[in-house]
Amino acid sequence: MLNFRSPETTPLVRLNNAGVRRNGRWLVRGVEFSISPGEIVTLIGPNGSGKSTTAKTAIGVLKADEGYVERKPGLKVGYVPQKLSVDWTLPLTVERLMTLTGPLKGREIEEALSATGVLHLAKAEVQHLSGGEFQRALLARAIARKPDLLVLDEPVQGVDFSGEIALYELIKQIRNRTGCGILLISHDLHIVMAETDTVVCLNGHVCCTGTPQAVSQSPEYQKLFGRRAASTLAVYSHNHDHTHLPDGRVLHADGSITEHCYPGDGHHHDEDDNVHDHGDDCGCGHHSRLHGFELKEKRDA
Ligand SMILES: Nc1ncnc2c1ncn2[C@@H]1O[C@H](COP(=O)(O)OP(=O)(O)OP(=O)(O)O)[C@@H](O)[C@H]1O
Repeated sequence: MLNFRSPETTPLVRLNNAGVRRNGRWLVRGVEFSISPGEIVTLIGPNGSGKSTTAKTAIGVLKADEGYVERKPGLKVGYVPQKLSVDWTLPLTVERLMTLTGPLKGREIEEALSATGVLHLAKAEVQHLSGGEFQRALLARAIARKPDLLVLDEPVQGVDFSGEIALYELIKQIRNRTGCGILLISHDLHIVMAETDTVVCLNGHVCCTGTPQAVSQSPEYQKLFGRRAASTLAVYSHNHDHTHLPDGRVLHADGSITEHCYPGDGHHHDEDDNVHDHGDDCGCGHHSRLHGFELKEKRDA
């Protein structure tokens, strides 16, 4: 595995007291954090707290009206926005989606689709894809040009719980393989992927920042989310001896592929707290596990 985040690593992006103002209102203000190669930074915060605005400012889609943003010279960014402006009434294949915003060689398209497990859908119509397949196609598009920094705005939207785990696993693999930095916007206030190095909790400003564990225990986080913070800031953990392929089949540790996983398969075998039943999608009624950081009970006073 690559040696991520050595102390001398120069950040890919650093926001210094950055603020964005529109129509006389500060959308975000005083935002400070950086992303280094191989680092995963997750932005969390309530709706309208400025997560997308911050991500766009980080990559230069929006300009900071206050403070400044430093970027590594020649920084290549792969961006999966929260919303895509595509006319869904027009036919659009996955292959074509890949080249909408710029040319790619056939080999590059193939490599990217294969890396995200949707090569078999290259000729499929985008509007017929499932939520998980669509997110994988968008991810393929973002990694095709081999970015230094991958920015994923709610990459698990429209994806069921087992699909979320698979997508987070894929994001981790991309980071491990390429060493790119990742800025992730979490759709869920209380769940971040296990490999997150730094959580930045926004509420128009940086409410608190640090490791998932530090943020979950911070009084600011608990104050911001009140009663809901009394539950947990959970971290995805993934332990398994088989992999669910995008086409629904199951790849086992011995290399065999079956239609369903076996009842005794061990990818959800821990009997921890915070066990979430994610249904019977894979045919064996197994469980996925969220590894929770316990927060002290804190009711709204
Ligand atoms: N171009 C703009 N002009 C004016 N206001 C804007 C603009 N873009 C965003 N906003 C406002 O800025 C605030 C932050 O929006 P942003 O999309 O960054 O929040 P978010 O945390 O990503 O929200 P969500 O979780 O709902 O996606 C919101 O109140 C939004 O209405």
